[in-house]
Amino acid sequence: MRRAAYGVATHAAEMLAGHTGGVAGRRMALLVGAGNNGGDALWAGAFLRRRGVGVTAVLLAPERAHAEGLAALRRARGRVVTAEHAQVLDDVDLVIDGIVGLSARGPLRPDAAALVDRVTAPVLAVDLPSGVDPDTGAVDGPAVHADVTVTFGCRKPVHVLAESRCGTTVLVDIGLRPELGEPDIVVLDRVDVGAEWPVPGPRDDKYSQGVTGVAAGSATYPGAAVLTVGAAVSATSGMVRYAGPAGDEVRAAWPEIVATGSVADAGRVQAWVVGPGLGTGKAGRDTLAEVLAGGVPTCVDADGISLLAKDSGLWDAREPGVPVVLTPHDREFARIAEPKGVTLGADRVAAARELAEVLDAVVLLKGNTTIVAAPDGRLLANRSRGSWLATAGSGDVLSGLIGALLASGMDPWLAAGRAAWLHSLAGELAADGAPTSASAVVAAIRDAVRQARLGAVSP
Ligand SMILES: NC(=O)C1=CN([C@@H]2O[C@H](COP(=O)(O)OP(=O)(O)OC[C@H]3O[C@@H](n4cnc5c(N)ncnc54)[C@H](OP(=O)(O)O)[C@@H]3O)[C@@H](O)[C@H]2O)[C@@H](O)CC1
Ligand SMILES: [K+]
Repeated sequence: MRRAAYGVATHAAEMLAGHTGGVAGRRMALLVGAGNNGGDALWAGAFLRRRGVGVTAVLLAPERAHAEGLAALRRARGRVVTAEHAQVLDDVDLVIDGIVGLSARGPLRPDAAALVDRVTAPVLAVDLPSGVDPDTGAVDGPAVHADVTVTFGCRKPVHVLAESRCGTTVLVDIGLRPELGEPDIVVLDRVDVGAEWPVPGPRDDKYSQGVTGVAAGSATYPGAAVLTVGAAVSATSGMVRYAGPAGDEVRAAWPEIVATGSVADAGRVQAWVVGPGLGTGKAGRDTLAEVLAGGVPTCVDADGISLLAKDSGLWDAREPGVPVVLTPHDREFARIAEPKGVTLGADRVAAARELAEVLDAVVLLKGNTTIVAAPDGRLLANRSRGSWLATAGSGDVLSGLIGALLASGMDPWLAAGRAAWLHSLAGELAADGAPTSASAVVAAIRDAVRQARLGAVSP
Protein backbone atom coordinates (compact mmCIF):
# COMPACT_ATOMS: atom_id res chain seq x y z
CA MET A 1 0.00 0.00 0.00
CA ARG A 2 2.84 2.39 0.78
CA ARG A 3 4.21 1.84 -2.70
CA ALA A 4 0.80 2.62 -4.19
CA ALA A 5 0.43 5.68 -1.98
CA TYR A 6 3.91 6.91 -2.85
CA GLY A 7 2.86 6.81 -6.52
CA VAL A 8 -0.24 8.83 -5.66
CA ALA A 9 1.84 11.38 -3.75
CA THR A 10 4.32 11.77 -6.61
CA HIS A 11 1.56 12.52 -9.11
CA ALA A 12 -0.24 14.81 -6.68
CA ALA A 13 2.96 16.82 -6.28
CA GLU A 14 3.27 17.04 -10.07
CA MET A 15 -0.29 18.31 -10.33
CA LEU A 16 0.30 20.92 -7.64
CA ALA A 17 3.48 22.09 -9.31
CA GLY A 18 1.75 22.10 -12.69
CA HIS A 19 -1.06 24.42 -11.76
CA THR A 20 0.26 26.43 -8.81
CA GLY A 21 3.92 26.56 -9.73
CA GLY A 22 5.10 24.82 -6.56
CA VAL A 23 4.54 22.13 -3.93
CA ALA A 24 5.66 23.36 -0.47
CA GLY A 25 3.12 25.67 1.14
CA ARG A 26 0.22 24.51 -1.05
CA ARG A 27 -2.98 23.19 0.52
CA MET A 28 -4.64 19.91 -0.12
CA ALA A 29 -7.65 17.90 1.12
CA LEU A 30 -8.07 14.13 1.23
CA LEU A 31 -11.54 12.63 0.93
CA VAL A 32 -11.25 9.44 2.94
CA GLY A 33 -13.73 6.54 2.89
CA ALA A 34 -13.86 3.40 5.00
CA GLY A 35 -11.63 1.10 2.93
CA ASN A 36 -8.09 0.70 1.69
CA ASN A 37 -8.71 3.35 -0.96
CA GLY A 38 -8.93 5.83 1.90
CA GLY A 39 -5.76 4.24 3.32
CA ASP A 40 -3.93 5.05 0.09
CA ALA A 41 -5.08 8.66 0.33
CA LEU A 42 -4.01 8.96 3.99
CA TRP A 43 -0.55 7.54 3.30
CA ALA A 44 -0.16 9.80 0.27
CA GLY A 45 -1.11 12.73 2.51
CA ALA A 46 1.61 11.73 4.95
CA PHE A 47 4.21 11.67 2.16
CA LEU A 48 3.06 15.09 0.93
CA ARG A 49 3.27 16.60 4.41
CA ARG A 50 6.99 15.83 4.28
CA ARG A 51 7.20 17.99 1.18
CA GLY A 52 5.64 20.89 3.05
CA VAL A 53 2.08 20.58 1.79
CA GLY A 54 -0.73 21.54 4.18
CA VAL A 55 -2.86 18.41 4.29
CA THR A 56 -6.36 18.03 5.74
CA ALA A 57 -8.06 14.63 5.74
CA VAL A 58 -11.86 14.68 5.68
CA LEU A 59 -13.06 11.38 7.12
CA LEU A 60 -16.42 10.02 5.95
CA ALA A 61 -16.39 7.17 8.47
CA PRO A 62 -14.07 8.34 11.27
CA GLU A 63 -14.29 5.14 13.28
CA ARG A 64 -13.45 2.97 10.28
CA ALA A 65 -10.76 5.01 8.55
CA HIS A 66 -7.62 3.04 7.71
CA ALA A 67 -5.82 2.94 11.07
CA GLU A 68 -2.19 2.84 9.90
CA GLY A 69 -2.73 5.48 7.24
CA LEU A 70 -4.42 7.73 9.77
CA ALA A 71 -1.60 7.25 12.26
CA ALA A 72 0.97 8.03 9.55
CA LEU A 73 -0.80 11.26 8.62
CA ARG A 74 -1.08 12.30 12.26
CA ARG A 75 2.61 11.59 12.82
CA ALA A 76 3.37 13.84 9.87
CA ARG A 77 1.19 16.51 11.52
CA GLY A 78 -1.62 16.47 9.01
CA ARG A 79 -5.03 17.79 10.08
CA VAL A 80 -7.94 15.38 10.44
CA VAL A 81 -11.58 16.51 10.38
CA THR A 82 -15.01 14.93 9.89
CA ALA A 83 -17.35 15.48 6.98
CA GLU A 84 -19.20 18.28 8.85
CA HIS A 85 -16.16 20.45 8.15
CA ALA A 86 -16.63 20.41 4.40
CA GLN A 87 -15.71 24.10 4.19
CA VAL A 88 -12.02 23.10 4.19
CA LEU A 89 -12.63 22.11 0.56
CA ASP A 90 -13.25 25.72 -0.40
CA ASP A 91 -9.68 26.74 0.05
CA VAL A 92 -7.41 24.00 -1.31
CA ASP A 93 -5.23 23.61 -4.40
CA LEU A 94 -5.89 19.90 -4.88
CA VAL A 95 -8.27 17.20 -3.69
CA ILE A 96 -7.39 13.51 -3.46
CA ASP A 97 -10.38 11.23 -3.85
CA GLY A 98 -9.94 8.19 -1.59
CA ILE A 99 -13.64 7.64 -0.94
CA VAL A 100 -13.90 4.25 -2.59
CA GLY A 101 -11.83 2.08 -4.87
CA LEU A 102 -12.26 -1.30 -6.44
CA SER A 103 -14.70 -2.63 -3.85
CA ALA A 104 -17.20 0.13 -4.53
CA ARG A 105 -20.69 -0.59 -5.74
CA GLY A 106 -23.21 1.91 -6.98
CA PRO A 107 -23.14 5.70 -6.97
CA LEU A 108 -21.83 7.76 -4.07
CA ARG A 109 -23.91 7.76 -0.93
CA PRO A 110 -25.44 11.12 0.08
CA ASP A 111 -22.77 12.10 2.63
CA ALA A 112 -19.97 11.43 0.13
CA ALA A 113 -21.94 13.06 -2.68
CA ALA A 114 -22.41 16.25 -0.64
CA LEU A 115 -18.65 16.50 -0.08
CA VAL A 116 -17.84 15.91 -3.73
CA ASP A 117 -20.40 18.49 -4.74
CA ARG A 118 -18.45 21.12 -2.86
CA VAL A 119 -15.15 20.46 -4.62
CA THR A 120 -13.89 23.10 -7.03
CA ALA A 121 -10.15 22.31 -6.97
CA PRO A 122 -8.53 19.83 -9.40
CA VAL A 123 -9.07 16.21 -8.37
CA LEU A 124 -6.70 13.27 -8.29
CA ALA A 125 -8.66 10.02 -7.92
CA VAL A 126 -7.02 7.05 -6.26
CA ASP A 127 -7.61 3.95 -8.42
CA LEU A 128 -10.87 5.29 -9.86
CA PRO A 129 -13.21 8.26 -9.55
CA SER A 130 -15.48 7.26 -6.66
CA GLY A 131 -19.06 6.57 -7.70
CA VAL A 132 -18.10 5.16 -11.10
CA ASP A 133 -18.55 1.40 -11.35
CA PRO A 134 -15.12 -0.30 -11.43
CA ASP A 135 -16.17 -3.06 -13.83
CA THR A 136 -18.47 -1.28 -16.24
CA GLY A 137 -17.69 2.42 -16.01
CA ALA A 138 -21.38 3.03 -15.38
CA VAL A 139 -22.31 6.29 -13.66
CA ASP A 140 -25.72 5.97 -12.17
CA GLY A 141 -25.83 8.94 -9.80
CA PRO A 142 -23.37 11.23 -8.06
CA ALA A 143 -19.74 10.45 -8.85
CA VAL A 144 -16.35 12.12 -8.88
CA HIS A 145 -15.02 13.83 -11.98
CA ALA A 146 -11.25 13.42 -11.85
CA ASP A 147 -8.52 15.30 -13.67
CA VAL A 148 -6.01 12.54 -13.05
CA THR A 149 -6.61 8.95 -11.92
CA VAL A 150 -3.69 7.04 -10.47
CA THR A 151 -4.13 3.29 -10.64
CA PHE A 152 -1.97 0.34 -9.73
CA GLY A 153 -0.54 -2.59 -11.67
CA CYS A 154 -2.83 -2.46 -14.70
CA ARG A 155 -5.69 -0.52 -16.17
CA LYS A 156 -9.11 -1.77 -15.15
CA PRO A 157 -12.29 -1.64 -17.26
CA VAL A 158 -13.38 1.64 -15.65
CA HIS A 159 -10.33 3.40 -17.05
CA VAL A 160 -11.32 2.54 -20.57
CA LEU A 161 -15.09 2.66 -20.26
CA ALA A 162 -15.33 5.91 -18.31
CA GLU A 163 -12.34 7.72 -19.70
CA SER A 164 -13.98 11.11 -19.52
CA ARG A 165 -14.59 10.64 -15.76
CA CYS A 166 -11.04 9.43 -15.08
CA GLY A 167 -9.22 12.23 -16.87
CA THR A 168 -5.65 11.18 -17.54
CA THR A 169 -5.09 7.68 -16.18
CA VAL A 170 -1.61 7.06 -14.80
CA LEU A 171 -0.32 3.60 -14.08
CA VAL A 172 1.87 2.96 -11.03
CA ASP A 173 3.76 -0.32 -10.91
CA ILE A 174 3.44 -1.91 -7.47
CA GLY A 175 4.72 -5.35 -8.49
CA LEU A 176 1.31 -7.03 -8.59
CA ARG A 177 1.34 -8.44 -12.09
CA PRO A 178 0.60 -12.19 -11.63
CA GLU A 179 -2.16 -11.54 -9.08
CA LEU A 180 -4.12 -9.38 -11.49
CA GLY A 181 -5.46 -12.18 -13.69
CA GLU A 182 -6.98 -11.93 -17.14
CA PRO A 183 -8.93 -8.79 -17.98
CA ASP A 184 -12.67 -9.13 -18.60
CA ILE A 185 -12.65 -6.58 -21.36
CA VAL A 186 -10.14 -6.67 -24.16
CA VAL A 187 -8.62 -3.44 -25.40
CA LEU A 188 -6.92 -3.82 -28.76
CA ASP A 189 -3.65 -2.08 -29.50
CA ARG A 190 -1.88 -1.32 -32.75
CA VAL A 191 -0.15 -4.68 -32.93
CA ASP A 192 -3.38 -6.62 -32.26
CA VAL A 193 -4.87 -4.92 -35.28
CA GLY A 194 -1.86 -4.48 -37.57
CA ALA A 195 -0.42 -7.97 -37.26
CA GLU A 196 -3.78 -9.55 -38.07
CA TRP A 197 -4.91 -7.25 -40.85
CA PRO A 198 -5.53 -9.38 -43.97
CA VAL A 199 -2.84 -8.87 -46.58
CA PRO A 200 -2.41 -10.98 -49.72
CA GLY A 201 0.10 -13.81 -49.83
CA PRO A 202 2.01 -15.04 -52.90
CA ARG A 203 -0.73 -17.46 -53.91
CA ASP A 204 -3.70 -15.13 -53.40
CA ASP A 205 -5.97 -13.77 -56.10
CA LYS A 206 -8.93 -11.41 -55.93
CA TYR A 207 -11.32 -14.20 -54.93
CA SER A 208 -9.20 -16.10 -52.42
CA GLN A 209 -8.97 -13.06 -50.12
CA GLY A 210 -12.72 -12.92 -49.71
CA VAL A 211 -15.34 -11.07 -51.71
CA THR A 212 -17.38 -8.45 -49.85
CA GLY A 213 -20.95 -7.82 -50.93
CA VAL A 214 -22.52 -4.46 -50.18
CA ALA A 215 -26.31 -4.07 -50.27
CA ALA A 216 -26.75 -0.44 -49.39
CA GLY A 217 -27.93 2.90 -50.72
CA SER A 218 -31.13 3.90 -52.42
CA ALA A 219 -32.27 6.51 -54.92
CA THR A 220 -32.49 8.93 -51.96
CA TYR A 221 -29.20 7.91 -50.36
CA PRO A 222 -26.69 6.81 -53.00
CA GLY A 223 -23.86 8.32 -50.95
CA ALA A 224 -24.17 5.68 -48.23
CA ALA A 225 -23.44 3.01 -50.86
CA VAL A 226 -20.45 4.93 -52.19
CA LEU A 227 -18.95 5.27 -48.70
CA THR A 228 -19.59 1.68 -47.61
CA VAL A 229 -18.15 0.29 -50.84
CA GLY A 230 -15.22 2.71 -50.65
CA ALA A 231 -14.30 1.51 -47.17
CA ALA A 232 -14.50 -2.14 -48.24
CA VAL A 233 -12.41 -1.46 -51.35
CA SER A 234 -9.76 0.37 -49.30
CA ALA A 235 -9.58 -2.07 -46.39
CA THR A 236 -8.36 -5.25 -48.08
CA SER A 237 -7.37 -6.45 -51.53
CA GLY A 238 -10.38 -8.75 -51.83
CA MET A 239 -13.01 -7.99 -54.42
CA VAL A 240 -16.16 -5.96 -53.70
CA ARG A 241 -19.57 -6.49 -55.27
CA TYR A 242 -22.35 -3.96 -55.02
CA ALA A 243 -26.05 -4.84 -55.23
CA GLY A 244 -28.65 -2.09 -55.31
CA PRO A 245 -30.07 0.95 -57.07
CA ALA A 246 -26.99 3.19 -56.71
CA GLY A 247 -24.79 1.23 -59.14
CA ASP A 248 -24.00 4.23 -61.36
CA GLU A 249 -22.86 6.41 -58.48
CA VAL A 250 -20.84 3.60 -56.93
CA ARG A 251 -19.14 2.68 -60.24
CA ALA A 252 -18.29 6.32 -60.89
CA ALA A 253 -16.52 6.56 -57.54
CA TRP A 254 -15.03 3.05 -57.47
CA PRO A 255 -14.51 1.62 -60.98
CA GLU A 256 -12.98 -1.55 -59.52
CA ILE A 257 -16.28 -2.87 -58.20
CA VAL A 258 -18.79 -5.14 -59.88
CA ALA A 259 -22.32 -3.73 -59.59
CA THR A 260 -25.68 -5.39 -60.06
CA GLY A 261 -29.20 -4.26 -59.34
CA SER A 262 -30.11 -6.98 -56.87
CA VAL A 263 -28.65 -9.36 -54.31
CA ALA A 264 -29.92 -12.33 -56.33
CA ASP A 265 -27.80 -11.26 -59.33
CA ALA A 266 -24.73 -10.32 -57.34
CA GLY A 267 -22.84 -13.61 -57.54
CA ARG A 268 -20.95 -15.25 -54.68
CA VAL A 269 -19.60 -13.30 -51.77
CA GLN A 270 -17.97 -14.36 -48.49
CA ALA A 271 -19.70 -11.66 -46.44
CA TRP A 272 -22.42 -9.04 -46.80
CA VAL A 273 -22.85 -5.55 -45.47
CA VAL A 274 -26.48 -4.55 -45.53
CA GLY A 275 -28.32 -1.48 -44.37
CA PRO A 276 -26.59 1.89 -44.87
CA GLY A 277 -28.98 4.18 -46.76
CA LEU A 278 -31.15 1.20 -47.62
CA GLY A 279 -34.46 2.77 -46.58
CA THR A 280 -36.95 1.05 -44.33
CA GLY A 281 -39.64 0.32 -46.93
CA LYS A 282 -40.54 -2.90 -48.72
CA ALA A 283 -37.57 -2.86 -51.10
CA GLY A 284 -35.17 -2.55 -48.16
CA ARG A 285 -36.95 -5.29 -46.28
CA ASP A 286 -36.76 -7.68 -49.23
CA THR A 287 -33.06 -6.95 -49.70
CA LEU A 288 -32.34 -7.61 -46.05
CA ALA A 289 -34.29 -10.89 -46.10
CA GLU A 290 -32.40 -12.03 -49.16
CA VAL A 291 -29.02 -11.16 -47.64
CA LEU A 292 -29.82 -12.93 -44.36
CA ALA A 293 -30.84 -16.04 -46.28
CA GLY A 294 -27.49 -15.99 -48.09
CA GLY A 295 -25.75 -18.01 -45.39
CA VAL A 296 -22.59 -15.88 -45.13
CA PRO A 297 -21.40 -13.64 -42.27
CA THR A 298 -23.30 -10.37 -42.43
CA CYS A 299 -22.89 -6.91 -40.96
CA VAL A 300 -26.28 -5.28 -40.48
CA ASP A 301 -26.12 -1.52 -40.02
CA ALA A 302 -28.38 1.55 -39.94
CA ASP A 303 -31.70 0.98 -41.78
CA GLY A 304 -31.00 -2.75 -41.64
CA ILE A 305 -31.15 -2.55 -37.85
CA SER A 306 -34.35 -0.51 -37.93
CA LEU A 307 -35.91 -3.07 -40.26
CA LEU A 308 -34.99 -5.92 -37.91
CA ALA A 309 -36.42 -3.95 -34.99
CA LYS A 310 -39.71 -3.35 -36.81
CA ASP A 311 -40.14 -6.89 -38.03
CA SER A 312 -38.45 -9.51 -35.90
CA GLY A 313 -39.82 -12.16 -38.30
CA LEU A 314 -36.93 -11.13 -40.55
CA TRP A 315 -34.60 -13.06 -38.26
CA ASP A 316 -36.27 -16.25 -39.50
CA ALA A 317 -34.56 -15.74 -42.85
CA ARG A 318 -31.18 -16.14 -41.15
CA GLU A 319 -29.55 -19.55 -41.32
CA PRO A 320 -28.79 -20.81 -37.82
CA GLY A 321 -25.19 -20.35 -36.79
CA VAL A 322 -24.33 -17.83 -39.49
CA PRO A 323 -22.59 -14.87 -37.83
CA VAL A 324 -24.35 -11.51 -37.77
CA VAL A 325 -22.71 -8.28 -36.60
CA LEU A 326 -25.02 -5.44 -35.62
CA THR A 327 -23.62 -1.92 -35.35
CA PRO A 328 -26.21 0.24 -33.57
CA HIS A 329 -25.87 3.71 -32.13
CA ASP A 330 -27.93 4.36 -29.00
CA ARG A 331 -31.28 5.01 -30.69
CA GLU A 332 -30.94 1.98 -32.97
CA PHE A 333 -29.90 -0.08 -29.98
CA ALA A 334 -33.04 0.95 -28.09
CA ARG A 335 -35.21 0.16 -31.12
CA ILE A 336 -33.94 -3.37 -31.50
CA ALA A 337 -33.33 -4.14 -27.81
CA GLU A 338 -36.52 -2.95 -26.16
CA PRO A 339 -38.79 -5.54 -27.81
CA LYS A 340 -36.39 -8.15 -26.41
CA GLY A 341 -36.62 -6.71 -22.90
CA VAL A 342 -33.08 -5.30 -22.91
CA THR A 343 -32.68 -1.68 -21.83
CA LEU A 344 -29.76 0.60 -22.46
CA GLY A 345 -29.09 2.22 -19.09
CA ALA A 346 -25.96 3.54 -17.48
CA ASP A 347 -24.30 0.14 -17.81
CA ARG A 348 -23.64 -0.02 -21.54
CA VAL A 349 -21.42 -3.06 -21.25
CA ALA A 350 -24.14 -5.16 -19.61
CA ALA A 351 -26.71 -4.02 -22.17
CA ALA A 352 -24.47 -4.87 -25.14
CA ARG A 353 -23.56 -8.23 -23.65
CA GLU A 354 -27.20 -9.09 -22.97
CA LEU A 355 -28.37 -8.13 -26.44
CA ALA A 356 -25.56 -10.10 -28.06
CA GLU A 357 -26.64 -13.16 -26.14
CA VAL A 358 -30.36 -12.72 -26.77
CA LEU A 359 -29.93 -12.15 -30.52
CA ASP A 360 -27.00 -14.54 -30.94
CA ALA A 361 -25.19 -11.77 -32.78
CA VAL A 362 -22.09 -9.67 -32.26
CA VAL A 363 -23.25 -6.26 -31.02
CA LEU A 364 -21.04 -3.25 -31.65
CA LEU A 365 -22.50 -0.42 -29.60
CA LYS A 366 -21.18 2.88 -30.91
CA GLY A 367 -20.19 5.62 -28.51
CA ASN A 368 -17.28 7.59 -27.18
CA THR A 369 -16.10 4.19 -26.06
CA THR A 370 -17.35 1.61 -28.53
CA ILE A 371 -18.24 -1.72 -27.00
CA VAL A 372 -18.17 -4.97 -28.93
CA ALA A 373 -19.95 -7.90 -27.31
CA ALA A 374 -19.94 -11.45 -28.69
CA PRO A 375 -22.82 -13.89 -28.06
CA ASP A 376 -20.43 -16.07 -26.00
CA GLY A 377 -19.76 -13.19 -23.59
CA ARG A 378 -16.44 -11.92 -24.94
CA LEU A 379 -16.13 -8.15 -24.58
CA LEU A 380 -13.96 -5.60 -26.21
CA ALA A 381 -13.82 -1.84 -25.76
CA ASN A 382 -12.38 0.70 -28.11
CA ARG A 383 -11.67 4.20 -26.88
CA SER A 384 -12.23 6.99 -29.34
CA ARG A 385 -9.42 9.28 -30.41
CA GLY A 386 -11.37 12.51 -30.11
CA SER A 387 -14.78 13.08 -31.65
CA TRP A 388 -13.93 13.82 -35.28
CA LEU A 389 -15.79 10.72 -36.40
CA ALA A 390 -19.09 12.21 -35.26
CA THR A 391 -19.86 13.16 -38.85
CA ALA A 392 -22.42 12.09 -41.46
CA GLY A 393 -21.56 8.85 -43.21
CA SER A 394 -18.99 7.80 -40.65
CA GLY A 395 -21.02 4.70 -39.73
CA ASP A 396 -21.21 3.65 -43.38
CA VAL A 397 -17.42 3.62 -43.48
CA LEU A 398 -17.25 1.46 -40.37
CA SER A 399 -19.67 -1.10 -41.76
CA GLY A 400 -17.66 -1.34 -44.99
CA LEU A 401 -14.54 -2.06 -42.95
CA ILE A 402 -16.32 -4.73 -40.92
CA GLY A 403 -17.65 -6.33 -44.12
CA ALA A 404 -14.17 -6.56 -45.64
CA LEU A 405 -12.75 -8.20 -42.51
CA LEU A 406 -15.68 -10.62 -42.30
CA ALA A 407 -15.11 -11.58 -45.94
CA SER A 408 -11.48 -12.37 -45.14
CA GLY A 409 -12.72 -15.06 -42.75
CA MET A 410 -11.91 -13.26 -39.51
CA ASP A 411 -13.75 -14.11 -36.28
CA PRO A 412 -16.75 -11.71 -36.35
CA TRP A 413 -16.16 -10.28 -32.88
CA LEU A 414 -12.54 -9.49 -33.72
CA ALA A 415 -13.53 -8.24 -37.16
CA ALA A 416 -15.87 -5.72 -35.56
CA GLY A 417 -13.31 -4.71 -32.90
CA ARG A 418 -10.41 -4.36 -35.32
CA ALA A 419 -12.55 -2.45 -37.80
CA ALA A 420 -13.62 -0.04 -35.05
CA TRP A 421 -10.00 0.44 -34.00
CA LEU A 422 -8.86 1.16 -37.55
CA HIS A 423 -11.87 3.40 -38.21
CA SER A 424 -10.89 5.49 -35.24
CA LEU A 425 -7.28 5.82 -36.44
CA ALA A 426 -8.43 6.67 -39.98
CA GLY A 427 -10.70 9.33 -38.46
CA GLU A 428 -7.80 10.84 -36.57
CA LEU A 429 -5.55 10.83 -39.63
CA ALA A 430 -8.27 12.33 -41.81
CA ALA A 431 -9.02 15.06 -39.29
CA ASP A 432 -5.44 15.94 -38.41
CA GLY A 433 -6.74 18.57 -36.02
CA ALA A 434 -9.54 20.00 -38.17
CA PRO A 435 -13.10 18.90 -38.97
CA THR A 436 -13.25 16.08 -41.46
CA SER A 437 -15.76 14.13 -43.58
CA ALA A 438 -16.61 10.49 -44.14
CA SER A 439 -15.07 10.62 -47.64
CA ALA A 440 -11.82 11.83 -46.14
CA VAL A 441 -11.97 8.99 -43.62
CA VAL A 442 -12.28 6.50 -46.48
CA ALA A 443 -9.27 8.14 -48.12
CA ALA A 444 -7.29 7.74 -44.88
CA ILE A 445 -7.97 4.02 -44.48
CA ARG A 446 -4.86 2.94 -46.39
CA ASP A 447 -2.64 5.18 -44.25
CA ALA A 448 -4.28 3.79 -41.14
CA VAL A 449 -3.61 0.21 -42.28
CA ARG A 450 -0.03 1.19 -43.06
CA GLN A 451 0.45 2.69 -39.58
CA ALA A 452 -1.18 -0.29 -37.90
CA ARG A 453 1.06 -2.69 -39.82
CA LEU A 454 4.33 -0.83 -39.12
CA GLY A 455 6.79 -3.56 -38.29
CA ALA A 456 4.37 -6.37 -39.18
CA VAL A 457 5.83 -9.20 -41.25
CA SER A 458 4.19 -9.80 -44.63
CA PRO A 459 3.20 -13.37 -45.49
N1 LIG B 1 -5.85 -5.05 -3.41
C1 LIG B 1 -4.60 -4.63 -3.29
O1 LIG B 1 -3.70 -5.43 -3.27
C2 LIG B 1 -4.32 -3.19 -3.16
C3 LIG B 1 -5.38 -2.25 -2.96
N2 LIG B 1 -5.17 -0.94 -2.92
C4 LIG B 1 -6.25 0.00 -2.65
O2 LIG B 1 -7.35 -0.59 -2.01
C5 LIG B 1 -8.55 -0.30 -2.71
C6 LIG B 1 -9.58 -1.35 -2.43
O3 LIG B 1 -9.84 -1.27 -1.08
P1 LIG B 1 -11.05 -2.03 -0.31
O4 LIG B 1 -11.23 -3.37 -0.88
O5 LIG B 1 -10.76 -1.91 1.12
O6 LIG B 1 -12.31 -1.20 -0.66
P2 LIG B 1 -12.57 0.32 -1.08
O7 LIG B 1 -12.77 0.31 -2.54
O8 LIG B 1 -11.58 1.24 -0.52
O9 LIG B 1 -13.96 0.72 -0.38
C7 LIG B 1 -14.78 -0.14 0.28
C8 LIG B 1 -15.52 0.71 1.31
O10 LIG B 1 -16.26 1.71 0.65
C9 LIG B 1 -17.61 1.76 1.13
N3 LIG B 1 -18.47 1.93 -0.04
C10 LIG B 1 -18.81 1.01 -0.98
N4 LIG B 1 -19.59 1.55 -1.93
C11 LIG B 1 -19.73 2.86 -1.60
C12 LIG B 1 -20.44 3.95 -2.17
N5 LIG B 1 -21.13 3.80 -3.30
N6 LIG B 1 -20.39 5.17 -1.59
C13 LIG B 1 -19.69 5.35 -0.44
N7 LIG B 1 -19.01 4.32 0.17
C14 LIG B 1 -19.05 3.11 -0.40
C15 LIG B 1 -17.83 0.48 1.89
O11 LIG B 1 -18.33 0.84 3.11
P3 LIG B 1 -19.52 0.05 3.83
O12 LIG B 1 -20.43 -0.49 2.77
O13 LIG B 1 -18.85 -1.00 4.62
O14 LIG B 1 -20.09 1.15 4.63
C16 LIG B 1 -16.44 -0.15 2.04
O15 LIG B 1 -16.01 -0.10 3.39
C17 LIG B 1 -8.09 -0.18 -4.12
O16 LIG B 1 -9.01 0.50 -4.93
C18 LIG B 1 -6.80 0.57 -3.93
O17 LIG B 1 -7.06 1.95 -3.75
C19 LIG B 1 -3.83 -0.36 -3.09
O18 LIG B 1 -3.39 0.05 -1.84
C20 LIG B 1 -2.88 -1.31 -3.75
C21 LIG B 1 -2.92 -2.70 -3.20
K1 LIG C 1 -11.26 6.79 -5.45
